[in-house]
Amino acid sequence: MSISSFRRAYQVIKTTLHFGLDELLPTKLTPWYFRFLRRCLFWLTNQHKNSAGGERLKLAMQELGPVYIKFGQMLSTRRDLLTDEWAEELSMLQDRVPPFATSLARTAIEIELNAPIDSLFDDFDDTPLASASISQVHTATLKSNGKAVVLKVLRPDVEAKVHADLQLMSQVAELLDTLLGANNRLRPIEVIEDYRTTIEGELNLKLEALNGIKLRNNFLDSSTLYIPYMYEELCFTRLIVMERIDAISVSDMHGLQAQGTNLKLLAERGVELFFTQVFRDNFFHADMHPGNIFVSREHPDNPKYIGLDFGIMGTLTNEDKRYLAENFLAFFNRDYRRIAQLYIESGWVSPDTDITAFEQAVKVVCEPMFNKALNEISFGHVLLELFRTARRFDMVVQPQLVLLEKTLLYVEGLGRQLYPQLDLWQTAKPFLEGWIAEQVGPKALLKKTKEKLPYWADKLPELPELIYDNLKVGRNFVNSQNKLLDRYLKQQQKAHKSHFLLITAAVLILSGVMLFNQGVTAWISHTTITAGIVTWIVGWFSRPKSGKF
Ligand SMILES: Nc1ncnc2c1ncn2[C@@H]1O[C@H](COP(=O)(O)OP(=O)(O)OP(=O)(O)O)[C@@H](O)[C@H]1O
Repeated sequence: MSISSFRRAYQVIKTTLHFGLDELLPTKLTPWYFRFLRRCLFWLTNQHKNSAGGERLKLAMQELGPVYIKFGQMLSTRRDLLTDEWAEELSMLQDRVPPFATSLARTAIEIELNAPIDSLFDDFDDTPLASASISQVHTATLKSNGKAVVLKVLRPDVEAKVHADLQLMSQVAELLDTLLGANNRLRPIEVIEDYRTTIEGELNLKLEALNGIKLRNNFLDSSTLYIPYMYEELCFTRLIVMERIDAISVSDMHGLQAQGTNLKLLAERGVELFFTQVFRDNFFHADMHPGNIFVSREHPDNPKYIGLDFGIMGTLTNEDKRYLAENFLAFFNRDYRRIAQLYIESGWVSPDTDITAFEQAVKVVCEPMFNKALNEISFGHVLLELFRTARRFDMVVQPQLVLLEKTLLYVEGLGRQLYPQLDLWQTAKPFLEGWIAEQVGPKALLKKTKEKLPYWADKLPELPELIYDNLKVGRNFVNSQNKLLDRYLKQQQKAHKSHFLLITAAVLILSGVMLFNQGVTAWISHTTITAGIVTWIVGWFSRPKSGKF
C-alpha cells in the first residue's frame, strides 16, 4: 500500500466515522474486534447524530468526492437493494464540481491531438461550458469546415484516482461480504463490480464516441432523435470532438412552453424512443438524466430529442428482450402465473423455485397497482417491484436489466413531467405486441428463414458429400457396434465358463478336505483335492481379461 493510498484510506475511514456510518451497521456485522478498533479511533466522533441514515450516507459521499458521488448516484438506482427513502436521498447527489485549470485542459487536449489547439481550432473558449467529475467541456470552431464543435476532455489523473478508490471499495466490499455471509441480499462485491464496469466505460472517451456514432447511425433518418456528429479522427481515449448543438434542456419547461412545443407528442416520443432503442436496435442510452437530453429548437410542433453523453449504453440478449416484453404483457393481463413462469423459463430465478409461492408473491405486489388508473401505472415501478420480489427468490439481477429498469424510470419520470396525463401503456402496448408477433408469429419464421437463406445457399453444394459422409459414418458405426456386441457376448460366455470352473474347484477342494478329515481312504481325498486345484487353475486362467472389452 503506497503512502497516498494509505492517506486516502484514512480519509475514507475518517469521513465514514464523522458521519456515523459505522452506527448504521447491524449488530451482527460489528464483532468485538470491530468495536475494539472503533474505540481506538476515539477522536473521530459522529458529528451528525441528528441526521437520518440516508442523509448521512449522502453527505459522506459528497465529501469523499467524484467516485463516491457517482457510486451514490448508481446506488440510488438500485431500489431492489435500498429502501425508497435511502434511494431518494442518494439520487440528490450532484455531480457538478469546480472546473480544473484551462492550462491543464489545453495540455491534455494537445497531447491527445498531437498538435497545437490553434492549428486545428479557432475560438477555443478557455471558460468551460460544463465541468463534471470525469470530464470538462470547452467550445471551439473547427478550422477545416468552420463548424461549431465542443471538446470533451478527461480530468487530469482521473483514471488513477478512480482506480485507487475502486481498489479500496473492492476491499471493503470483500470484507462486508465475509461479514454478511453467503446468503446476503446486499451482494456488495457484485454491486462494486457493476460500478467498476460503468465508471471504467466512462473513462474511455473513444468508446463513448463510438457509441455515439452507432446510436447516430441507428437514428439517421429519424424525426424523433438526433445525435450530434462525432469527428472520429479527432476522438481519442481522453478527448472527444463533436458537433456543438444549440438546444433546450428537457428540464427547461418554461423554454419548451415558450416556443410552443407539443409536449404530449414529446412525452410519447420519449417512450417510443426507449422501446425502439431496446427492442428494435438492442442498444439503448442508459444515462438519460436531464443534463444529457435536449430538445431541438426547430419544429416545436413536431419535436425532436437531441441526445448527449454515450458513456453508459445498455444491450440485452434476445431472450431477455422477449421475456421482458412478455412480462409487461402478462402484467397488464394480470396473468401472474405467466410472470412466475417467465422468470423461471428465462433463468432469472432457479428452475426449482416454488412457482406457486412465487406467483403468490408476484400477485401481492402487482395487484394493488391496478387500483390506480392505467395512465398512472409506472412500467419502471412494476419492473422494480418484480425484481425486488424475485430477489427474495434468489434472483441475481443482471446489471443490464438494472440499467434498463433505471432508464425506464427516467423515461417515465421525464414523460410525466412533460405531460402528466401520459398513458404509457397506450403508447407502449402496440409496440410490444407488434414486436412479440414479429418474434414468434409466421412472419418471424419467414424472417428467420430469409436470414438463414444465404447460409443454406452457401452450404447446399456440400450437401451430397455431407450426406454420403454421414451414411458412411453411420454404416461404420453399425459395423463397429456389431463387432462390439460379438466381443461382449464372447466375453460373457468366457466369464460364465470361468465362474463355473472356479465354483466347481471350490466344491472339489472343500469335499476333499472334508473326506480327509473323516478318515476316508487317503487316495480318494487327495485325488478330489488335486482335481479341485487343477480345475481352479483352469478356471482362473480362462477368466476374461479385464480392460480388453
Ligand atoms: N455537443 C454538445 N453541444 C453542446 N453542449 C454540449 C455538448 N456536449 C456536452 N455539452 C454540454 O456539456 C454538459 C456535460 O456534457 P456530458 O454530459 O457529455 O459530460 P459528462 O462529463 O459526461 O457529464 P455527466 O456524466 O455528469 O453527464 C452537457 O450537459 C451539455 O450542457
